[in-house]
Amino acid sequence: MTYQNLLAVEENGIITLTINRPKALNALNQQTLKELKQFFGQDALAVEGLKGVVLTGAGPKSFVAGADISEFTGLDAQAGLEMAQHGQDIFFLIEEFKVPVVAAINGFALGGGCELAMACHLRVASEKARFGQPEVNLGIIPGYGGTQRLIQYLGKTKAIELLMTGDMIKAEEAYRLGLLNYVTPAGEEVAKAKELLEKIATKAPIAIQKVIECVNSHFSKGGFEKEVIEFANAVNTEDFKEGASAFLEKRAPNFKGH
Ligand SMILES: C/C=C/C(=O)SCCNC(=O)CCNC(=O)[C@H](O)C(C)(C)COP(=O)(O)OP(=O)(O)OC[C@H]1O[C@@H](n2cnc3c(N)ncnc32)[C@H](O)[C@@H]1OP(=O)(O)O
Repeated sequence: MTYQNLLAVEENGIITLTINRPKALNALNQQTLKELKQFFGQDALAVEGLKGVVLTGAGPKSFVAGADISEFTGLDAQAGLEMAQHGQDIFFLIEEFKVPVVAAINGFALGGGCELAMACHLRVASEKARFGQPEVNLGIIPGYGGTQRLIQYLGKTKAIELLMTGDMIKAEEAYRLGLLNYVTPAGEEVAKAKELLEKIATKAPIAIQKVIECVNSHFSKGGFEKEVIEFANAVNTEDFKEGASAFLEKRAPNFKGH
């Protein structure tokens, strides 16, 4: 398994998959999404005796800092629709993957990064990790399932606050709110994720697969479809152009409400 932006290392039936664009804080560009699709939709399924996947980010600072904002230039409503649908489809591949996927969150998990972590079955974070859905700072909303999965984990009260303020929260608070399974000292998150996978691997594989299917089937997909449409509508605003430009120009945005 050779990729441009992913590193896949298999050891004792567990693949550690590292998103490897540390200079851009591992932001999800189209190439990285394509490779995630290739991995979860094809390559990993061909690995015999696979116990599970640990998903992490390269470097000391970031898990994934969201979708790659440098690819937002010139995005229109149709492209926004396709972008959100494509990302959601890939994240469903992860959520519906037949063996457990554990996010080992080593730093920033923002926007699409928080959404990626939430699509995994379990989440272990370093005490240094930070979480948030800051899309409103860019004039858009989450498009990779964030408006739905944040409610699933946190409940409506805190989810809607984080979605509307774009605030970042620390790992300890994310744990307290129910977003995380474990918080570890920095640098120990991958080992803890592997320990969890080893424990689950002692159980019956078919039973684990059925647990994944049944837990997923508890939740409706209706809100995800609405999110794709409203992401595209938000992309179609002047405020989005202003928000994305402001980030790239390293200045505060001046939103006008149209
Ligand atoms: C459907 C999904 C939608 C989305 O996901 S929208 C995106 C949501 N995510 C965000 O809005 C987060 C954007 N990033 C940030 O706010 C900040 O970064 C951090 C708070 C994560 C870190 O700040 P600091 O420590 O000051 O680092 P730095 O200088 O801002 O970032 C280092 C380099 O990484 C690039 N970068 C960071 N995040 C992204 C991104 N999401 N897309 C593209 N590039 C990104 C920067 O631009 C910069 O690059 P250079 O060194 O060349 O100036």
